[in-house]
Amino acid sequence: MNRKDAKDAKAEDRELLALSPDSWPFSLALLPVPIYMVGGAVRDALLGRRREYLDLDFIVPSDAVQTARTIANHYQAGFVVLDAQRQIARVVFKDATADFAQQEGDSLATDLRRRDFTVNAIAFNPHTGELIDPLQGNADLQQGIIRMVSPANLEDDPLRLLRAYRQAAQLGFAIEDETRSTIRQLAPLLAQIAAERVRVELGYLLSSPQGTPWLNVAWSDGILRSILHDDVTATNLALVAQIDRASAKMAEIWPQIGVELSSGVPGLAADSKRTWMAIAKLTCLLIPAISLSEIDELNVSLNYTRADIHVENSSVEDFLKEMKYSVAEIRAVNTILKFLPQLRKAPMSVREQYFMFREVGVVFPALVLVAVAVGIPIEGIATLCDRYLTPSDRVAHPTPLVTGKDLMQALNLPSGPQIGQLLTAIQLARIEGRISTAAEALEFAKLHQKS
Ligand SMILES: Nc1ccn([C@@H]2O[C@H](COP(=O)(O)OP(=O)(O)OP(=O)(O)O)[C@@H](O)[C@H]2O)c(=O)n1
Repeated sequence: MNRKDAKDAKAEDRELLALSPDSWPFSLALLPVPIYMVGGAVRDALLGRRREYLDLDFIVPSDAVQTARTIANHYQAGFVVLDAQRQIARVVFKDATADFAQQEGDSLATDLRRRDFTVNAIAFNPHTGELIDPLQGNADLQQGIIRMVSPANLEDDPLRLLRAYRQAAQLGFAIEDETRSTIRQLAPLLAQIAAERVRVELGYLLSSPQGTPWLNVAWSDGILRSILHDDVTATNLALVAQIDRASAKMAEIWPQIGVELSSGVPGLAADSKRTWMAIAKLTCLLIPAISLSEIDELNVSLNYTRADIHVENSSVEDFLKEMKYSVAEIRAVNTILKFLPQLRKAPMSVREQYFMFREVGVVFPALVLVAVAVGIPIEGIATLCDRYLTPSDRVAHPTPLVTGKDLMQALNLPSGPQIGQLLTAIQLARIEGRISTAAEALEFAKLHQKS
């Protein structure tokens, strides 16, 4: 394939492109000899699996940073040194990245033997087209098996314990028996891993329905206990599974809510895994102190009407902060936990709905999703969903009849908290049908101010 054809290739063809140097956004002639492509791009290309993004990983025996710099300069592409000590640098193209790392140890084989799983330890020589596979990773790939390279490698970087479940979920693979029993034994080591790294892997498991069964396996293997301590129970896991069912149901009834649930939390757009759906699942994983004893058959009849959802927000918030979740994500989880009991207590007055929408804002789809997952019937939230989806609805999307400036002028008031209070009172009077024009609003404000 020549470069032009490659440029025209659709995203579906990306897996093939990874093993076709002609299609890379840089010339093979600029690469040193030897150089090897490794990791996920090789694995996925051999599987014929589509990657969301063309990200290539290379290893070279020496001068990795210099290699990256040369390519970046040549194409005027972005250049970042990711780790000066370990000699790792990234070249950033418009729709692809290429990482260049110094080979670990004194040979390619040594480097591959230091990796996590056999399926990730296959190298591709772009100059010769040869695959180097000393650990028979390709055989495991064809059988759909995640197999550790060695127990010592898992111990060296215990994040790999969690990566096994994430990759099994993503690839639709099984974890080989000996690997799984080693992971179970080493599970406590995960507690040593930096929270951000754990959060990323956990995020993958929370971001799609394929992750849910593996989250359960990780829980029963003691993996989640090392990350989330002892607080997560079988009920939490059952709730996460309920989210998958509830979101499919809701997307059918309200497609727009389905779209919003799959979209990223604002401010974190670059990370496609941090969706509202993932937030809803995270919340379900963390909902504490539900009256478990009252629930007989978790998977069959998850019905919380008899149980009080008693929410201890502070411990959840501490955990989220520890895991370095963003302010927006922490706020979202807190908001869901705050309003869940109110939704259960339905019907809500119009006034309560107004204050709820005002505080919940864009978190609304995740809130109602969790509500349905914990057993609140769809009919119980239908009015709220319809309001949310109707831009002209005054309760969910109030537009001001008058501005603060109007009030200050008409009532001769200074700026201050009183203006905000008057504006809220006007909105409430409007949604309750007591006023409907700007003149009535100002009249109402005058009377309200005196009372
Ligand atoms: N804790 C880790 C992280 C990464 N790797 C190795 O580094 C490669 C690249 O890692 P990364 O980009 O994080 O993941 P990928 O395997 O590429 O998978 P994906 O792109 O699907 O995340 C992996 O394939 C694996 O060989 C490892 O051995 N141990």
